[in-house]
Parts: sequence; C-alpha cells; structure tokens
Amino acid sequence: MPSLQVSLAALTVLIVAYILLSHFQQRNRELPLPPGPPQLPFFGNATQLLGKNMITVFDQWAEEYGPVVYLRMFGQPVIVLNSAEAADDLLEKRHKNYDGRPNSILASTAMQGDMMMPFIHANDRFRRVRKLVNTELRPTAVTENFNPVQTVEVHKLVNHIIHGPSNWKNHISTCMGSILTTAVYDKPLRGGKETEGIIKDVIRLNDELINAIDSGQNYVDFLPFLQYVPGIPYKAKAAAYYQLAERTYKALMDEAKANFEAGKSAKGIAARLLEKESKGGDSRVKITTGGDEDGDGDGEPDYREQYWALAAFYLAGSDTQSIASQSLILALALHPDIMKKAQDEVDKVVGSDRVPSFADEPNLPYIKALTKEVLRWRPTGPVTIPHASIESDNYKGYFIPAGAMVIPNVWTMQQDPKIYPEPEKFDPERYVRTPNLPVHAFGFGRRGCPGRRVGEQTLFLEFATIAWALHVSRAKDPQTGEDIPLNSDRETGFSPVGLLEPLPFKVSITPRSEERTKLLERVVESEEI
Ligand code: HEM
Repeated sequence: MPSLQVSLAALTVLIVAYILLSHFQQRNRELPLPPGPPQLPFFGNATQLLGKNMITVFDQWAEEYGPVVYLRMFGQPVIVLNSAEAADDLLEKRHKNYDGRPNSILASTAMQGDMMMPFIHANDRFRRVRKLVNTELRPTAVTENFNPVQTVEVHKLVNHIIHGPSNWKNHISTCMGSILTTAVYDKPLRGGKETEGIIKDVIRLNDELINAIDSGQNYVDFLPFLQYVPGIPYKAKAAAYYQLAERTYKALMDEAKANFEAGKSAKGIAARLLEKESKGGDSRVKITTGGDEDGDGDGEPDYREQYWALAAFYLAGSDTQSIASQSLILALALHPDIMKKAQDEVDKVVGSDRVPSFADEPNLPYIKALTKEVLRWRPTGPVTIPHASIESDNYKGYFIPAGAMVIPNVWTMQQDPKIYPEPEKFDPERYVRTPNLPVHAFGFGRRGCPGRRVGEQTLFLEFATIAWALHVSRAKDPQTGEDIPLNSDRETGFSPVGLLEPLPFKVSITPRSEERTKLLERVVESEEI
C-alpha cells in the first residue's frame, strides 16, 4: 500500500509539472497562435475528436479556420496543414525545420528501440538510414531490384484472381507483401503453410504495430508522463514486440550474410548490400550495437541500422500498395466507362499476343493517370505520417511552437475544388489533361516517401495487367438479380482510423477472354521456372 501511495503522489507531481510546462510554452511567445477550435484547459481539443472521424473533423475545421489550424491535444501543440500551399511553404521550402517526427513513445521508443525509419526523429541515425534507403530506392536501383520482382508477382496476382476471384483481396495483399520480401530478402511470400517461420513474423510484426497504433494503445504518446509510472501495462507488451522485431530483422540479414559468405549468388537487396560492401573492402559488415562510430552523424549506417532500414520497406510499402489496389477495384466497379477506357488503351498498345510490361509505360497515359487519380481520390494515408517542428517558427504572422506535431491533411488538400474541379468525382482524365497535377499521397519534404517510385510502378503494372486480363464490375445479388450496392463514401465506406482502407465489399471479377487467360498462365509458368 505505501508503494501505491508513493506512485500516486509521483503521478500527481508529474501531471501538475506537465500542465505547468505546457502552459508556459504557450505563453512564452510574441506572435499569436494560428486559429483553431476552442479548447479545454488540459485536454485541449482532444475531446472534440473523441469518437469522431478525425478527417471529417479536420475537414470542417479547415473550412472554419483556414489553411493552418492550431490545436492542443492533452497539452501537446498540434498544427494541421490543410492547403498544398502551406504544406509546400513549411514542409518543402523550410523542410529542415519540419523533417522531425513527433515523440512516439509506444511505436518508436518502446516497440522498436527508436530504430524504425518512419518513426525516428530527424537525427544522425535518420540521416544515415535515409542515405541507405535512398540509395536502394533510386531509379536505377528500382529498375534492377524491383522491376523483375514486380513483373513476376503482378502476373501471379492476376492469374490468382482469375482462378479465385472471390479471394481477390488476399491475393493483392500477398502480392504486395511478396514484392517487398522478395526484393529485399529473396523470400517470396506464399499463402497458407508456406508462409511459416521468419516471414510469418515479419507479417505479424506489421499487423501488431498497426493494431497498437490504431486501437489507441498509444495513450502514452498523448500523456507522456505515464511512461514514468511503474508497471504501466503497455511496457511488457512493447518489450516483447521489440525483442521479436530485433530478432527477426537481424535473422533475415544474417541469413543473407551467411548465403553470400557461402558463395551463393547475392539475390535481394540485403545480400547485394553486403556484397557491395565486401567488394569495396568495407569493414562495416560486422555486428555492432548501432550508432555512428565517429559521432559526426554523416557516417554510414552500421549493420544494425542496415537491417532495421531494410525492415522499413515491408512495413511502409506492403499495406499502402495493397490498400491503393483495393480502392482501384472499387473505383473500376463503380465506373464501367473508366474500366472500358483503360481496357481500350491497353488493347490498342499491348494487344492480345503479349502481356503488359514496364516498357509500355510511356504509351499508357490513361493507366498512369488512373494510378494517380486513385491516390488522389482516396489517399492511402489521408493525413500521412505526422511531421514535427524542430525550432519555433513564424508563418504568415503566426507562431508555430518548437516540437509541435505537424499533420499534413492530405485529404482536404486533394479535395480542393480550385485545384481539382469536382473533387469528389473519380476522374482519371484530370491527370491526362494535366499530367503534373500534384499527388500529395506520398508526403512532403525529406520525409516524403522514398518508395514512391516502387509504389507507382507496382500500381502501374498491376492496373495495366488487370485492364488487359479482367473485367471488374458490380456484383449481382443471386436472389434478386439486382446490383449489390457499393459504398465509396469516405466516411461510411472506409476504415475510420489509420490508413484509408475500403470496408469489405463485393464485386464481380471475370476474365476478359480464354485466349488471354491461357497466355497469362503460360507466362506465369515460364516465370516460375
Ligand atoms: C502506394 C504506395 C505508397 C504510399 C501511398 C506511400 C506513402 C507514404 C507516406 C505518406 C509517407 C510519409 C511521408 C511524410 O511523412 O511526409 C511514407 C513514408 C515512407 N515510405 Fe511510403 N508509400 C508507399 C509505398 C512505399 C514503398 C513501396 C516503400 C518501400 C519500398 C515505402 C517506404 C517508405 C519509407 C521507408 C517511409 C519513411 C520515410 C521517412 O520517415 O523519412 N513506401 N510513405
């Protein structure tokens, strides 16, 4: 009992100190804060968000308060950027001050030891890891490391859909995951029993992390003093996750290292990275405890940073690509005219005697426009990953506090009728007319998605092959013969938190011709060998 009293007393002291500090931070400024909704003294605006669809609330606040909105969530300053202009001014032009990430006590520190790229601060580790990731994802590396894998996996995907159309969503998710596990570790992802062992752990880690964030287990991020409370429940679970993550990501790299040292040909980015280093006589291929040895921050990532950097590919690239593909299927079923236009373009350029390839890209502008419009219409991350301000700033006469969470509200930006007339309409033609019309779904500044090219290319080949081989339309109710309704409403037809994933829906997917089905089967068989 006395220890409980001590804990409660300590907790009270921490809460009071926290409130005082956050109030001091608000007062210690000369400029006004950006406009925003009324706040309660401690909870800020959090109560106005509870139980509501965050994007809907942000959208309304954008209308009411303008392009830059200020909130306080449990004492933490939050800036929401609602216009492309504000995002460009701050996150691109002043990126050095906005490349930070908010303190993520659960997902980054407790669950991943501050090693996982999308969550880490703009620190020396971030700069080392970013160098590695950008090198492995530069255009020539994508052509070499990803295009052959994307080709095989997309062909397999469409062939699987032909033979099991009701399972189309699982086929997509396997394909998108497999592109990453194969390109990085040379380990294709297989359904059922074949996805045992280490790759199963990669999938599990991904799912558990998303679940921890989306289900509100990250309460400690909003009430940071809780991390000092002994026995707080999130810690044990997070520690178990961290151990599994460390073991899994290291084991994958170790296996690549062992294969390469045994003289097997280096397949996959992990093995090739180690091979490149050894050819350069580089001594970095050794297991260390992480960090920049000379402490200057611009060194090369060590072994531990390397395997965590490569782990970010699956984590950041599998669900994002998969969800964009689901939104495409929904859009095609809703718009038979768009399905037909896509099919007509592919038929004209590719014909029936071969399957689409990356070489067709310059000749398929409508398919390319379709990939952009899907990501504009229903952006996978409607608010992307939050950034954080490093120093305090003055934007158009408003005070932006240091350490504020900065949320790019991509949803509202991509629904701006001045830039995208009739924004709610799914209309790929807007990108045919204006190919450089912006797509903000990949984020901003130095934190913008380094896998953008991979994502765009996967979606391009997938969409072209779907249009070539399949017909997607509304499903009919077998009892009544009526169309089964489809709900593409952002608020009621999509998941309310996290990534913008369509809620389960039914469509009809049929092969376009026997001839194309047979050709695709032959292609898949030949690629299997
Ligand atoms: C349709 C597919 C994809 C979409 C829509 C997408 C979107 C995003 C967004 C919005 C961010 C955060 C940007 C920001 O903070 O401003 C991000 C970060 C990231 N993405 Fe992607 N992404 C996709 C595919 C991929 C792929 C295929 C990979 C890897 C091959 C990848 C790797 C990453 C990484 C490592 C980060 C963290 C960057 C950082 O924190 O600095 N992404 N992505």
